[in-house]
Amino acid sequence: MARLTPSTSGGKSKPSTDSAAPTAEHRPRRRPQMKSKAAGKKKAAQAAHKKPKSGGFESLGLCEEVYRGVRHKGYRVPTPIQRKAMPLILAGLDVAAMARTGSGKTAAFLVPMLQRLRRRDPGAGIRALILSPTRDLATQTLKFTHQLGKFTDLKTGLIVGGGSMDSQFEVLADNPDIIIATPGRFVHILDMVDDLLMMPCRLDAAVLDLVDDETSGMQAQKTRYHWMKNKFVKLNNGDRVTASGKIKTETSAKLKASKDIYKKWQQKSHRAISSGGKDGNFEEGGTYMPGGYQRGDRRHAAAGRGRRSIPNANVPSEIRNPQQMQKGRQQKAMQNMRMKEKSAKDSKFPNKFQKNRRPGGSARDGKFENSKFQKNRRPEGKGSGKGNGKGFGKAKGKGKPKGKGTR
Ligand SMILES: Nc1ncnc2c1ncn2[C@@H]1O[C@H](COP(=O)(O)OP(=O)(O)OP(=O)(O)O)[C@@H](O)[C@H]1O
Repeated sequence: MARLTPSTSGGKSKPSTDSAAPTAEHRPRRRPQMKSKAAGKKKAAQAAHKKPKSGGFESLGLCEEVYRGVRHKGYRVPTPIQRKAMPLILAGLDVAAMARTGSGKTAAFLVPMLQRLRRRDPGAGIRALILSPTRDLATQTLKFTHQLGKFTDLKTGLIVGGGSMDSQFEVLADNPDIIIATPGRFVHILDMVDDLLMMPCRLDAAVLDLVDDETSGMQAQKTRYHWMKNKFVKLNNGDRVTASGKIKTETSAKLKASKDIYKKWQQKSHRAISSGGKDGNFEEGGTYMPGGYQRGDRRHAAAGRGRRSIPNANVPSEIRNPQQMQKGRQQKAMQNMRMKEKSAKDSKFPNKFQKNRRPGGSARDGKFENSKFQKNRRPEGKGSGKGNGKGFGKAKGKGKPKGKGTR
């Protein structure tokens, strides 16, 4: 007879027979609560000692304020260009980062820049300068800087065309840590105020954002003014998209442009290319090689290996392309079939190689006595009637059998 028993798990009742009903002894015992607490503690301890995921924001060693800003912005995992560029900028190297639009280049230079500046230092003057090709972009970068630097006390000033000059002088007089500017207005202000160049200044980072933007006049400004008439920072990098990193003051910070790489980038704009500064070298795939390539590396690069940014670069082509793989298989199968047909034909009509065959055939020496070919073989001597019976019995006189066995 079926009866309802209260379920131990969900509180729902379910029908069960008398015999199947769990008694007190057979009911599974719940784990003691102490044990689960201990397990929880153990898990927490494990999590605390867990190694930060390599390639994540955690592994960059960001300070609390900057890391909180990154989390607050909603970034959990760095984009590829960020993963490549951030450690290099943090290490103080000059970097040219090239990646398609919307790939996160802004944060790629902002996060390490904020990390390097960290705290407000009004006595140090401008420590970071970001030049953007357009007003809109400058405003957008300012917004990002405020969001990512929300938990830092760094001060950022905006100097763009169209704004009141007086208010922009005030911005500069306030000694902001970061200046975001459009090149035209910035140079104009520098021209007007000579002693601005005498301001205390320990520029740690300079960013040319979207420096390849021909329409915005970014290149023209740069060529004309050489960035503050060589007094401040001289940059010579007409072929860059975004340059970031530590720029040494005065003329020592020449970032050499690599025309070849730029051409490559133009052709394959989806690829990220980053570089080191004057001591470094470009390598497709964004790997910085301090001091340039080693001999082996160059060979490696020439062979087309080690390009980590190229998807599936190290995967055999047939695996990459299943259609190609299938086609290859079909071709192979066809070839095998043709070979089989040919060999079957040849066994009927001995070809020129039969000339060298031993009289009596290989079957004579018993080697292939039981082979499948032997099954259909005619008894010796009952061949075409033309030969002496020592050759291939199946020749049947069709064609002209050659070889010793048929003579
Ligand atoms: N790590 C990340 N995780 C999630 N979103 C991100 C990350 N990095 C950037 N983003 C978002 O991706 C969008 C595009 O980023 P961003 O504007 O920096 O790209 P960009 O490469 O600088 O583009 P452009 O070349 O047009 O200036 C933004 O909304 C940004 O907040």
